[in-house]
Amino acid sequence: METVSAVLRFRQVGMAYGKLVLMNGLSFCLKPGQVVGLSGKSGAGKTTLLRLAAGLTRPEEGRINNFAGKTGFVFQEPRLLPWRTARQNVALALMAVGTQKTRALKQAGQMLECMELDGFLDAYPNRLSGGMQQRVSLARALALEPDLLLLDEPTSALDQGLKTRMSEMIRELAREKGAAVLFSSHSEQELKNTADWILRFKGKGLVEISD
Ligand SMILES: Nc1ncnc2c1ncn2[C@@H]1O[C@H](COP(=O)(O)OP(=O)(O)OP(=O)(O)O)[C@@H](O)[C@H]1O
Repeated sequence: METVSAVLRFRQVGMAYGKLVLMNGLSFCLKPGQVVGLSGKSGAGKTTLLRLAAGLTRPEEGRINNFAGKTGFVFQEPRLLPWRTARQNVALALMAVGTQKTRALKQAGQMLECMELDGFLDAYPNRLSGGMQQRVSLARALALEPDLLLLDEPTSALDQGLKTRMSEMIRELAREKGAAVLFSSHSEQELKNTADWILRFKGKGLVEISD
């Protein structure tokens, strides 16, 4: 029998779309509290890897084990419900996992305040900038305290100050709650500052693991 200390495990995973090979024989293991970055050109396969980890896409070859009790996914586009306020968007996610309404609304407010959205709790998404919507989407995922957090370019629309703050929050979640985090970014500085190690998409199916 195997002891499971991993949150996510890829074993010899292969994935291609027609002739476009994104990964080939990719194996890695993500443990609780680890933060791992995904780097590579646009179209290299970062989103595909996150979708595979979440079980939204099936691998063509190999095996993927997701041992997380709760997996959170922050998509590249915020995907907020337009007819709900920022606070309601976060609270609904909490209510979906059984939190009582008054408590969910309170927690949602606190989470949004952490994201420096104090003045916008009751704003609808169409009144929020792209960066603000991205932060609501992050707040929604973080509020659920996932064991595995999958983030697709979570800071792409944020200014430098907020990028640094988000990076700190991600590290905090990993350190204090033991969450494992997989995030993609086009910023080498952000990858180096935030990640314990990095999966680098080099093209033609090659994915290197580096510090
Ligand atoms: N369902 C699909 N069918 C066919 N091709 C796909 C599908 N999903 C993704 N692709 C292709 O796979 C490649 C990798 O896409 P992916 O979204 O994983 O890249 P990415 O590294 O996240 O890019 P970006 O940095 O621009 O977000 C792209 O060339 C894309 O066109």
